[in-house]
Formats: sequence, structure tokens, C-alpha cells
Amino acid sequence: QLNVVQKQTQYNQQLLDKLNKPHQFWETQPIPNINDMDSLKPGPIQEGVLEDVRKDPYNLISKFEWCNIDLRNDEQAQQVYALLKENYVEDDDNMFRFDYSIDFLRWALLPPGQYPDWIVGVKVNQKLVGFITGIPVTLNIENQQTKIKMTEINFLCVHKKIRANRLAPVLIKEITRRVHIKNMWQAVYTAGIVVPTPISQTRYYHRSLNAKKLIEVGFSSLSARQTISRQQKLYKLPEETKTQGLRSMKKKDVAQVTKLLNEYLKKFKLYFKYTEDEVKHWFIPRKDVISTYVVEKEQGIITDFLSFYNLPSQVIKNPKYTHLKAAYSYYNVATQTPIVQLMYDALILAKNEGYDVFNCLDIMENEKFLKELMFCPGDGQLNYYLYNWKLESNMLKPEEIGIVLV
Ligand SMILES: CNCCCN(C)c1ncc(F)c(N2CC(C(=O)NCc3cnc4ccccn34)C2)n1
Repeated sequence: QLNVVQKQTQYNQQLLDKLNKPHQFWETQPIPNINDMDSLKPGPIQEGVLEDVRKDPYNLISKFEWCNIDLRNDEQAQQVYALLKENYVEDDDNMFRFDYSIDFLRWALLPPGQYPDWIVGVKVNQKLVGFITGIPVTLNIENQQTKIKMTEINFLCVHKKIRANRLAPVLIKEITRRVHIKNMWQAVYTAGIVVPTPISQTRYYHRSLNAKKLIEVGFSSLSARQTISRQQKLYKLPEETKTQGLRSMKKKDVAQVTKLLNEYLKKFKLYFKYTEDEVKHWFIPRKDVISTYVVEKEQGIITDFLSFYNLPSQVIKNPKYTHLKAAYSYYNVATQTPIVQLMYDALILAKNEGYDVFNCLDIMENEKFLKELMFCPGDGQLNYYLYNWKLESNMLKPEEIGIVLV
């Protein structure tokens, strides 16, 4: 009885701390707060000094220990899968939770140049209870001459049962240390929540592919005048794609796709530079992970390509369905084919691959097709963040963002 009271008191105190000092952790980080906006000059906020980087891992509360996860090892990959499946991002009404597959996690976290100590776990008695990851990227910021070698942070997750232990800040500090020790001083990350200080706030849009199921799982709702059959007719798609020469991407396309992508991304203020090796990793189709289709014209010239990734959500409580099959728009480059037509074909391909919904953000040139292809704005916002970098402009518009994080 006593320790229940003690736990409740401790929890109440933590709530009070949060109310009094929200973002206690974030204020200690080199990320501009609102009044830095016009005082900081563009570029790194703190100069990194390699000698000053702590050589040993941050301390953990007793019984917790650090471990590097080898995702190539089936057992360890299974542990990561199970932690995320039960404890990763949910929607605000706790109806859905992401269900990233093992094949997807190997795609997302084992790109060329990956560092083994950037897949970070925390274990208690051999059980994985905390996770955070980094992958190496080369970022172009606001068309600076210099490209910056930095990290893309993702998959921060703490087991539901041990939240409010302040483990998340320690996970962030530890992976920051492991990035600093490699003489890298910036990071890019996204989150559905707002913490200091987004560089861009983007919105999710959804295009219904299986109207009936979306209503049955509670993803979509019917207004007074709508009926399921009218929704099905409204969103119906042809079986066949329209674009001449559209086909699945193959290894032989890597060189052309790399040129197309790197050239196309120069339109934006924030984008990665891709090597051919990286294009091979990120775009060669993988079953149930990534789908990429190229448009091949005469003499084998590739003029456009489209891509989308597979991120199912577990439907937490539903008598009929366990999963929502969602395709997420990845990178789409339209240089000859009208982007509306290219994305219309993406919808047809996704429908034929069995997806229930096609999601995209209002970044890059996406707002050129959202209305015409009947995408609806979602309640999800995705905020983009840069660690240790002051932009020239305080915020970037969504259409200036050329990065998709999975
Ligand atoms: C780097 N990592 C960011 C990507 C993680 N991604 C995909 C994400 N981050 C925050 C969101 F707001 C979000 N949304 C997709 C939209 C959506 O479909 N909302 C209903 C829904 C269905 N399933 C889920 C699962 C979790 C949250 C909302 N869900 C909103 N997506």
C-alpha cells in the first residue's frame, strides 16, 4: 500500500515539474529558442570540439544497460520489432500504432556507411526497453556550397511501462555523444509533437484506396450526406496505369535515377545528396517495404520515377481488422510526365498492391496534386527539426522541404 502511495506521489511531483518547467531537457540543447531567432547567425550554433566529447557512455539507472543492436541478427531484430510494435507512435485517440516490419527496419537502418554503435538499445535483465537510431546522411541546407555530413535520428522509443523515468533524454544524449565522437555536429529528425523548435511544420494528407475498410477501422468517418457505396464510387480507380513506359525500377536504372534525383532535389532548401550506392539501397524495390517505378522512354531514357514505402498500422481494437495497410509517398520526380498523372498512377499501383490508404506530406511539390487526386488533410502534423544549426530563415515552408523520413 505504501509503495503505491509513494509511486503516486513521485508521479504527481513529475507532473508538477513538467508544468513548472516544460522542455527542461530541450532548453539545454543547441537548438534556437524563439528569442534566439534574430540574434543567432546562420550556421552551427556550437562549434564541436572533439577533445571535449565524453569518451564513455552516459550513466544509466541501476539494472539498465546500453547495448548495440545488430539488426542483421534475427533474434535482436525480433526484439526491436516487438518493442516498437507495442510501444511506438500511436495516433491521439490510441486507435492505431505503427507496425514497422523487420525487413523495413533493416532497409531504414542499414544503409551504406551505417555505424553499428548508432543502433542503440537499453536493456533491463536482457529485455529491450529503450531504443534510438541514427544513420549517416549528407545534408544540403539552404543551397549552401558545403554539404554537411550529419546524422538522421529516428525510432526513439521507451517501453510504456517505464515512461516518466527520464530515459528518453538519456537516449538522446547518448546517441548525440556517439555522433559527436565521429566528429559530426548536426542532426535532422522529425516528430508528430512540438518541442523547441521546429524548422518546418508539415501536414499529412490521405487518399482513400479502400473506402469501406477505412470507415470500418475508424480511420475515416462518414458525414450526414455520405454513404459507404457513394464513397467507394468517388474514390474508385482504374485497374491500369496511364503513363507509357512505366515499370518497376531495376538495378540498371540506378545511375539515371541518381542523376534525376540529385538534380530534382536542388529545387528545395533542405535535401540529401545521394550516391549511386545510396540510391541502390533506398530505391531498388523490396517486397512489402519499398516500391519504385520508373518511366522509360525511347533508347532507355528514364524521365521520371515514383516511389512509396509500406508502413502498416496495427488497429488496436477492431473486431474485423488487425491492420491498416498504408503506403507513404517517398520521392517522386516528374520531369516529362505531368506530376498529377504520375501520382495518379502511384495511387493505381498502390491500390493494386493491396493498400487501403496512400499518405503523403504537403512537402516538395505535393500540393500540386493533393486536391485534384482527392487527398484529404489528416489530423497528423509532422514537424522537422535540425540539431545545432541556425537557418538563415527562421522557418521553412513545407514546399521547401526535400526530405522524407520513414
Ligand atoms: C520519422 N518518423 C515520422 C514518420 C512516422 N509517421 C509516419 C507519422 N508520424 C506522425 C504522424 F502523425 C503520422 N501520421 C500519419 C497520419 C496518419 O495516418 N494518422 C492516423 C494513423 C494511422 N496509424 C497511425 C500510427 C501513428 C500515428 C497516427 N496514425 C498521421 N505519421
